Amino acid sequence: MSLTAWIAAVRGSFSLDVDLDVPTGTVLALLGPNGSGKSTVLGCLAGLITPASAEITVAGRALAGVPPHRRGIGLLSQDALLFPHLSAVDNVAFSPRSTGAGRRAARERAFLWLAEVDAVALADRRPGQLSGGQAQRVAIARALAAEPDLLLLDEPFAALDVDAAPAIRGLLRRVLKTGPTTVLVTHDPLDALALADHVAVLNEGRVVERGPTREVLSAPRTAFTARIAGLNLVAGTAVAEGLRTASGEVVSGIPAADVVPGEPAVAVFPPNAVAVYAREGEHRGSPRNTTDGVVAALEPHGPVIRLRAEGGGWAHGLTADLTPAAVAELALEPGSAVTLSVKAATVAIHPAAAS
Ligand SMILES: Nc1ncnc2c1ncn2[C@@H]1O[C@H](COP(=O)(O)OP(=O)(O)OP(=O)(O)O)[C@@H](O)[C@H]1O
Repeated sequence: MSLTAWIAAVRGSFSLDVDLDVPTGTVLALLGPNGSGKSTVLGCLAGLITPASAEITVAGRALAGVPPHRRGIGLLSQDALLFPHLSAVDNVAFSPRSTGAGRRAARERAFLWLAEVDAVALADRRPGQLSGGQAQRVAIARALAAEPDLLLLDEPFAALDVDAAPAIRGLLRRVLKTGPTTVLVTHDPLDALALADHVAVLNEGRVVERGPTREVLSAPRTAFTARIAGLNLVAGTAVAEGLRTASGEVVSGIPAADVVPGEPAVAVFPPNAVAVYAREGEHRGSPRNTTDGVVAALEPHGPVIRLRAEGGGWAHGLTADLTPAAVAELALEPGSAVTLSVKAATVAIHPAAAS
């Protein structure tokens, strides 16, 4: 049930050219910013968008010219899109019914899938009587009850509130372990980390980086992927203790096994590993990995405030996560002079992509 696809599509002035290879039973996350072409890829796979040219094979079957309902593809989007006039169990039973199962067998199968998503208690409710998270559970059961060869997930948590999303993410994680070959579209690297074996990063209709999820997100080889992954990335030349930036500062870290001194390298660390001090304030932490900068922006980022710095050295573009209390205590605002510090133990040094 593997997927191999090469898709070329044009939408207005936008052009897409991607190839994907998803081994049987694995999950590929398509990660990219708004407008990078993620939905276009899904639409072409599902048969809802006609590509300019494509070769798509699922489980050895070429899908060119096959109408959407004959593709053996299940689609789960942000909104559950349940039939409003049917109960939850009838919504789920609709899938086996439409592939020829009898009424009774279809209901039995529907109950099995509702049990799988912890939603048996909701069986008799209509979609209007379900919360967003409950509706999404039923929609997952409906998508899986069709026993698709390929499952497409289009930002499945985007419409859920922050309390409901983790439970649905956990549920999908569980069912996808033994589930069908899946392509997950998301702009959130956490979704990819939680669910996907592999990730392909899309930018402007092209795959700019791909590989095993953790490898790509923890060791992004391009600044673009680092930004998508929400990680800090400082480029330089590998030295024994880390790397040396173009302006001569040394960033200490833990080098990966394949780092070669003298070769291009990147230092990667998450925003929550960066400590921020008012410039004249007292320094704590490792004195080696500190750099002076200026606050460029402070933006809410979930429960924390993400600070973006600018400056001459490697402070430029760094992000740091702070609690609102810390921002208040340090009286930070755009333009504040700060010292940023990151412990060497939290900095991973990787070879840089050849470019
Ligand atoms: N019907 C259309 N006609 C013309 N251009 C379109 C059409 N639909 C999408 N596009 C363009 O195609 C490009 C890719 O869009 P697509 O929806 O695939 O991106 P995406 O990565 O899924 O974005 P998002 O994360 O915002 O959903 C965008 O530049 C968009 O403006």
